Amino acid sequence: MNGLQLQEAAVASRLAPLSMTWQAGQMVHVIGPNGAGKSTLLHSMAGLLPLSHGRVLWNGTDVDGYALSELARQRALLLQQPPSVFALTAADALQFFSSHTLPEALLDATEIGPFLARPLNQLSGGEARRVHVCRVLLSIWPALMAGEGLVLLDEPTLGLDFRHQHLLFHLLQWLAGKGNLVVVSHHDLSLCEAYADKVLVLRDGQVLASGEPHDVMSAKTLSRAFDCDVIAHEGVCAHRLFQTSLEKP
Ligand SMILES: Nc1ncnc2c1ncn2[C@@H]1O[C@H](COP(=O)(O)OP(=O)(O)OP(=O)(O)O)[C@@H](O)[C@H]1O
Repeated sequence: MNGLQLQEAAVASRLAPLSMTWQAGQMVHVIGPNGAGKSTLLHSMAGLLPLSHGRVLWNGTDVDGYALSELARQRALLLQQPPSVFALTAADALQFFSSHTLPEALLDATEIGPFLARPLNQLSGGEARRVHVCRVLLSIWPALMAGEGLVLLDEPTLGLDFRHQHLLFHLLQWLAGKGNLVVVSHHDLSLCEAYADKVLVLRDGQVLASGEPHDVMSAKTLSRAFDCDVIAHEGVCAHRLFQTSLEKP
């Protein structure tokens, strides 16, 4: 099977045994309150955090059975706290981590062109975040264009304004349409409704709900997940993109 399979995958005291299958070619959104286990799950799927129990399989093979160089070719991981890259310019930071040429689609979606020549540590939080998102996607770009990539992004929208959230998620949707599997954690329910193929809701290291957005995104489930009174109502200030240069998936 092409995709990711979790078989009773657990991380002691942080993530209860979790079984799930996600086919390649879709975008999965992982949501849940602080401390729910979203980062733990993404790190485990990346092979960065050892499981205490169970298995994570990527295209039928245990993630920890892959050569690191092979994983590096196929798997992109954005950490919630990206590595410090001192005073490198944004352009040099991209080259520091990848030898691939920056493609138009990535440049258009992140709009980092205007500050490529500036030191990364002098950019705003959202600008720097866009460079880091670009960096991790660039690192596996050939695999993404071949539809062989596994994209794991932990809160890529941190600090991003509406426009850049939409540009990013539109790009991720396009990449999923090419056959890649995209798993992304965040805290914005409207992004789930607009872009998710599947939604996983975690709470206290356990799965609260999982499946299609229209099944999972109920006020009842979300109220339980976040201990808040979630109310679905019309007339909220929804936001979407005017246009994008990316072709439709
Ligand atoms: N390095 C660590 N060692 C031990 N426990 C940890 C470690 N990192 C996180 N935890 C704990 O594991 C649980 C899950 O944390 P995790 O970072 O996966 O949550 P999260 O859903 O990503 O939260 P957030 O929305 O705040 O980013 C939390 O209880 C957290 O305190």
